[in-house]
This record gives sequence, structure tokens and C-alpha cells, in this order.
Amino acid sequence: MANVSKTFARAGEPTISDFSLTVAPGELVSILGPSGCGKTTLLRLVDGLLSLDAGSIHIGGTPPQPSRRIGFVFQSFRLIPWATVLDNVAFPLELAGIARHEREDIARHWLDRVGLGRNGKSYPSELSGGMKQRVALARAFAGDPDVLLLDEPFASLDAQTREIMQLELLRLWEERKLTALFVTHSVEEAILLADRVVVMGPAPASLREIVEVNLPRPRTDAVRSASEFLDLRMRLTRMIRDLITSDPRSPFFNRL
Ligand SMILES: Nc1ncnc2c1ncn2[C@@H]1O[C@H](COP(=O)(O)OP(=O)(O)OP(=O)(O)O)[C@@H](O)[C@H]1O
Repeated sequence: MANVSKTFARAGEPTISDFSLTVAPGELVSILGPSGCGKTTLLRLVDGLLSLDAGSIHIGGTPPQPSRRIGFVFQSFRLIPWATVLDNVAFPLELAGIARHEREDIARHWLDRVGLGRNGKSYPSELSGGMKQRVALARAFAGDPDVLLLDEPFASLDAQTREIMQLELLRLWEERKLTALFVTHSVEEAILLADRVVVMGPAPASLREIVEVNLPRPRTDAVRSASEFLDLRMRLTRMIRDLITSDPRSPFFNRL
């Protein structure tokens, strides 16, 4: 994406301004930044749900448009409450016109991959938060996307489930090696997952820094105690805090 800008009519000033980033196929990029700096907006521009005011976005050479090529995983799971787990995973495949047998086979495969092979007949209300997010991940992977957009997918999970889900996502991503943009507020999560961490700040300079994460893969829990991990965590934590406390619109302006 090159020189991307987006202004919401009611906001008056730009939410995203002059944002440029090239993501390699198979790369996992984490996006960090203070609340309200435009991280979700950026994902919605990549998904084609929102239109650009300026600049361009290309995914494998073509402009974005909502399709099976792009998978989205949300913090709020967004499962269909009255559909079974199997039907939830199969639903986007149904929209894509895939025959019932085939779509159910694909859905069963991905439910197996996330450890929910026995829960296909359950309803979302019968599942824990971690299980719901596994269903959402299975649904996203079942669509066989080229690009996966994840918007704080683990933010509502308890700490232990969150750590398990991070490793689970890494396992699936390493198998499929799809291109992924992962929005998070957790510096630790951003580093653990990513090849690069993009730090966003409020407009007029949406892109503040791109940090390479040169930790070995596969990433395991042991990575969290590596000295490079701890140094990066400190550096990024300070960077985000400075962005918050130096922003005159932030309630924490000049506080620390
Ligand atoms: N549809 C919309 N109309 C008007 N303003 C919007 C719209 N969507 C988002 N905004 C504004 O754009 C700004 C960025 O919102 P966005 O949700 O992208 O930020 P974020 O970095 O993802 O925030 P958070 O980390 O809190 O989730 C906010 O000020 C928000 O109020």
C-alpha cells in the first residue's frame, strides 16, 4: 500500500495519512499503536470494506475487494448464534457457492486442526471464549485466503487462553504461510508473532516505525525470555507510551 489516506467525514481531520507499507507474501506483520490511531481502519481499507481517499492498495497486483481471498478474524468472534459450529465454519464457503458435501468436509478439516473436531454440532453459546475464537480461526482458514486480517483477536480472552491461542495461530500460519496483518495492543504478542512490527501513531504521521523481529522460528514460549525479546519489548513499550503521552488529544498528554 502506498501513500494511503483516509478521512471520515464527521471526524474532519485524517485518521490515516500518507501510510505506505509493503508486506511480502507469507509475511506476518503486527500493528501496534495507541487507541484510536486508525489500526482497525487500516484493516478495513485492506479488506475493501472502506474506500480510500488517497493512495493505493494492491493485494497480489489487484485492488482490495471483500472476497474469500481475504480472511478476517475479529475480537468479538462474530459467529452466527443460531448456526452450529460446523455451519459457522462452512458459511463463507456456502456464500462462495461450494457444494454442501465439500464445504462440510473443509469445515470438518479445519475444526479438527483447531482441536474442535468433536464440537461441530454445538452452538456458539455452548463454547468458551477460547473455543469461539478457534471457530473463528477455523472459519478464516477454511476460506483458504491469501491474506488474513486479525483485529485484536485474542483481546477478550483470559491470559492463559490467549497464550495458547497465540501459539495455535503461529502453528496454523506456519503450515499455510499466508500473509497476515495482526492488530494488537499487546507489545509482547506483537513481537512473539511477527516478522516485523509496525508502530502507528495518530495522523499526520500514521506510520511511525517498522521494527524487524529477528527471533528464530518456530517461536515457542522460550522466546519470551530471550534477551532480544525483552529488549524489543522495552523499546516498543517506551515508543507507544511516548506516542500516547505526547499526543495533545490524549487524556494522558504530558502525564508521565
Ligand atoms: N465509520 C466511522 N466514522 C467516523 N469516524 C470513524 C469511523 N470509524 C472509525 N472512526 C474514527 O477513526 C479513528 C480511528 O479508529 P480505529 O477504530 O481505526 O482506531 P484503532 O487504532 O483501531 O483503535 P482501538 O485501538 O481503540 O481499537 C477513531 O477516532 C474513530 O472514532
